[in-house]
Amino acid sequence: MTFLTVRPGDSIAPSRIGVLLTNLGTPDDTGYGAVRRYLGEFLSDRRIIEANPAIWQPILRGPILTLRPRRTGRAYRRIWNQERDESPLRTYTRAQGEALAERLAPDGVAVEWAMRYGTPSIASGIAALLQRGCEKVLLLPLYPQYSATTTATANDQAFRALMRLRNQPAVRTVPPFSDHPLYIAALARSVRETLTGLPFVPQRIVASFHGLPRAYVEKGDPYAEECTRTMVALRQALDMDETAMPLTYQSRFGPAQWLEPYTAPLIAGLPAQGVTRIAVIMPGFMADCIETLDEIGNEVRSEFLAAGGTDFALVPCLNAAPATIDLLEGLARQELAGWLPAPSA
Ligand SMILES: C=CC1=C(C)c2cc3[nH]c(cc4nc(cc5[nH]c(cc1n2)c(C)c5CCC(=O)O)C(CCC(=O)O)=C4C)c(C)c3C=C
Ligand SMILES: [Fe+2]
Ligand SMILES: [Fe+2]
Repeated sequence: MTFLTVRPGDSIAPSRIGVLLTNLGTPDDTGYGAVRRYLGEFLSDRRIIEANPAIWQPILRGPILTLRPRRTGRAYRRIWNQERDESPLRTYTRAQGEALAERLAPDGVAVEWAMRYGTPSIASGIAALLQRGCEKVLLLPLYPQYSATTTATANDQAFRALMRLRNQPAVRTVPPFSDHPLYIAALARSVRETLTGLPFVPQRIVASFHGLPRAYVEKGDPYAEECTRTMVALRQALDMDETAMPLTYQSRFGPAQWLEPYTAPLIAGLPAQGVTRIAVIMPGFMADCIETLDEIGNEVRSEFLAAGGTDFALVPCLNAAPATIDLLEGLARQELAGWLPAPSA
């Protein structure tokens, strides 16, 4: 094994604590090549696609990576942050990292952010923390609901980078926060703020989470339970029931059965039941991205309006709102207990 030469405390900075925010990832541009590279890395992760690589890789390298990058590239172009020339997911993850860094700077805590697929890589985030003198590192995957396909693979990637260090920092990981009071408070606030600004009163607030193959849940992935936990707490915070705020799953990929009910058909079926005014919240996404802005904000919206819906609103993801940074700071401080001095009473 070749070891990286970077070591904790390698710089002039004294021993420090570091926090690494990790999110999913995104292509570097919307062109065919960049999207193909990104999807190739993403869909080669065996936490994402569990099928035998001898069977999966020819399918991936054949039809999928030939056809899908064009369609996905078009979707990225519709939502691209032109000002920064990057995807919204990267813009918001950076904003979350910078805002959290400001909150933790008085305690001498360094913050970096990174992506599981694409750039900036998790290895580069860890290297940056080590160069800043961090001897203790907290990994904070930006997924409120645990899944092996998200939280675990982000942490795996960090540990892969740590495997290459002779002198490793001490490491902690943040547990899922699907019903953490600060998370539920941030979601409830975003719903209330959105509703206040709307020219109509929605008859339903449909909650849409990224889906997962049903087989993964049957094999023990706790993701579906985590989503339910979020919804129970959020409905309670907003005094709504399951009819007023149903739980649905979006972003199905491939022919297998995924978690149900599926978001798109449920929403397209609402006008036939007399429900023509809706808002959609996507609580599992900490930042707006192609799945929220395009799949829900464009595709599902058009289907709803074509089916007879009249009013459709998106509740923005938590992004870098002050309540979101309160949540990230709260999570970090909670998990840094014993590393950071206890707050004086
Ligand atoms: C088998 C495939 C997939 C699994 C399992 C999966 C799980 C999963 N993903 C997210 C969050 C995001 N996924 C995003 C994009 C995306 N996801 C898949 C496939 C699976 N996801 C694909 C092919 C894509 C790319 C877009 C496309 O081609 O349709 C994103 C957006 C990234 C961005 O830059 O905007 C997020 C976020 C979760 C939370 C999850 C498991 C619960
Ligand atoms: Fe996904
Ligand atoms: Fe999608």
